[in-house]
Amino acid sequence: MISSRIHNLKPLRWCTSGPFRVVAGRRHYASIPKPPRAKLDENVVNIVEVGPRDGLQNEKGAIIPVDVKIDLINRLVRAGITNVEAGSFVSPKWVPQMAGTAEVLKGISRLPNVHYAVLVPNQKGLDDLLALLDQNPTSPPLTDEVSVFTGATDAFSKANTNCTVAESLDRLRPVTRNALDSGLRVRGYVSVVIVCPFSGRVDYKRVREVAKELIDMGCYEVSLGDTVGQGRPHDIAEMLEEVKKGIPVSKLAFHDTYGTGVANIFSALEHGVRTFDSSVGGLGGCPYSPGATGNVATEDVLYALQESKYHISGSSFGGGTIDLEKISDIGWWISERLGRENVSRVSRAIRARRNREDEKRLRIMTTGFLTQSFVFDPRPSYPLLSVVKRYWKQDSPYFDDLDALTLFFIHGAGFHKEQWEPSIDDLQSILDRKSGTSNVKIREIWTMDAPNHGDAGVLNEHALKLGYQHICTFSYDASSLVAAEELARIIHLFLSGLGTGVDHDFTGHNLVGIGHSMGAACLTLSLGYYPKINFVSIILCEIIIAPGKFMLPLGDLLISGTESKRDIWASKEEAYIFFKSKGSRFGTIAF
Ligand SMILES: CC(C)(COP(=O)([O-])OP(=O)([O-])OC[C@H]1O[C@@H](n2cnc3c(N)ncnc32)[C@H](O)[C@@H]1OP(=O)([O-])[O-])[C@@H](O)C(=O)NCCC(=O)NCCSC(=O)C[C@@](C)(O)CC(=O)[O-]
Repeated sequence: MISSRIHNLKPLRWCTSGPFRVVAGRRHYASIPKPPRAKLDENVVNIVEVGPRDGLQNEKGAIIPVDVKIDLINRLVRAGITNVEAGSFVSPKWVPQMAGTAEVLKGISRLPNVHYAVLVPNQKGLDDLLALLDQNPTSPPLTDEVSVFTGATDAFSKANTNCTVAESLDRLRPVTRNALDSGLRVRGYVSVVIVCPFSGRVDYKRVREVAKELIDMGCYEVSLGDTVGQGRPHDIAEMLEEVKKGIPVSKLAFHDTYGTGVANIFSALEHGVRTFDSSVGGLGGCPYSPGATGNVATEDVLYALQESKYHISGSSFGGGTIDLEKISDIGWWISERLGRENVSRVSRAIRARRNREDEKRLRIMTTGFLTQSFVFDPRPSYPLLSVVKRYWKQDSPYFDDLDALTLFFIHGAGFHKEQWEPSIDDLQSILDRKSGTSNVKIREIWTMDAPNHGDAGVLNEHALKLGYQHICTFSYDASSLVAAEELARIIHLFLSGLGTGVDHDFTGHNLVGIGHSMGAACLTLSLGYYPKINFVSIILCEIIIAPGKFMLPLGDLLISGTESKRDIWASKEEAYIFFKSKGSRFGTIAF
């Protein structure tokens, strides 16, 4: 049975080193932990994310800035990736996109237990890396792993590294030895294991021999690359049957030119392979194989293995695995950043699903409001901008109706103007249901962002950092009043028709102000400024809005506190006396 033979495959061992020490004048950079002695879970699958190296090296056009590469790697690691190819120490004349790998290594936010591998094609590449490590003795080290590479055919090897396979192996032997002596772990690559773009079908015996050479040199594992992406599951099976006669197969890399990348991975899983190279968004290609698309997309691999007997290993950032949704976001981000197509089928499906969900959310606005957002600029009366949004119905019979109401909503601390959309929707649905029996007529609705919330927070980001950090927040001390005055001022300026950006005159509107929490306090305070805003009514909401989990410990207490508060008085005068007796400025201003 295939499975019993597969499970007899011996897992490859790392080349380990002891703690940091100096050997023959050269430092050991990595204090590489020994692999756990516990029995390996045969269903754990490892992903090596090769997008930042194998993916980006093939990008045509402008050189990708170092900070984009750093950002890409940091994002990937924060999605749970624990093995990432960070770059190459190659000649920029040969692979221009890999220029700046030293800066990339220095710039990434290195996390423990993550391997940031770099490719070295020759001794010069390794020397450059070792010099960098010498100059930057960090903990954890800038990297603890290098990759060396060759091909299964002379034609490919000559095109890629200007030498035959045998010559390249001769070149890599001392490189690998030196890297191991310096405490780095070394991984090997064999390219074109199925089809060579120059010499056609590949002899799998040759793949076995070359892979064995790399293992004998000291590589802890060898990645077998279907570089051209023409392999099919049965090709992979045949190749593996041959290769594993000589070495334990541990790792495979697939390109996805014919769309068989994921199927090939399943074929390899059947043969006991548990580590796969993949690339976010399917980044990559093969310069020597016209039409070859990139690596198999990480998203596609993650999706295919979800809910299977296999478990993808990842860091705590991905919840112990690799977070597919985050990887998909990164795939879109980098594809859009590079102006390239995102070739991950799964990412496209995820985007389509999200679009459907968004549409559904929008359709919840069944009440059919048109909306428009405006940047409200109150300068010079007030230094920060706000963003306001208008909701109206195209066919509303109430535009010129003097009895109709204009609702003005202002949100609480930590929210934004869109907080109100479900409430607006519910309100309109109720009115629609009561059509003919309700005398409530809505002319239009406005919502507003506090200057440090929502869209306005983005617009004011710079100014906020220069000294407005503490505005429009909620606290229980006197500073909350000062903070609230800020929002009160901008509400007042907007509704008074001051400032620019919104060509709308609220004079003659029957304004109803609705404020939640901090917004309720600010709305109340806005009544204290001149000229007076003539609200026909204000509605102050103190309801708690929070996710259920958060509500558990405090929810009942807060709700019962709110419910027990007095909110009805026989007259305005009585209410005024009540608030004055409590020393409440919020309350007294309202009257
Ligand atoms: C290997 C060489 C250098 C031989 O190329 P060569 O021309 O025979 O080498 P050379 O020793 O005569 O050097 C030529 C020039 O390059 C410089 N040089 C030499 N080495 C370096 C270095 N490390 N870093 C920086 N500079 C270097 C060297 O100093 C010299 O500079 P010059 O005197 O002309 O100013 C060349 O062929 C080369 O760099 N090839 C790049 C191959 C490469 O990176 N390919 C992509 C990675 S492999 C891959 O993607 C496949 C894989 C791994 O993903 C698996 C799969 O999917 O198939």
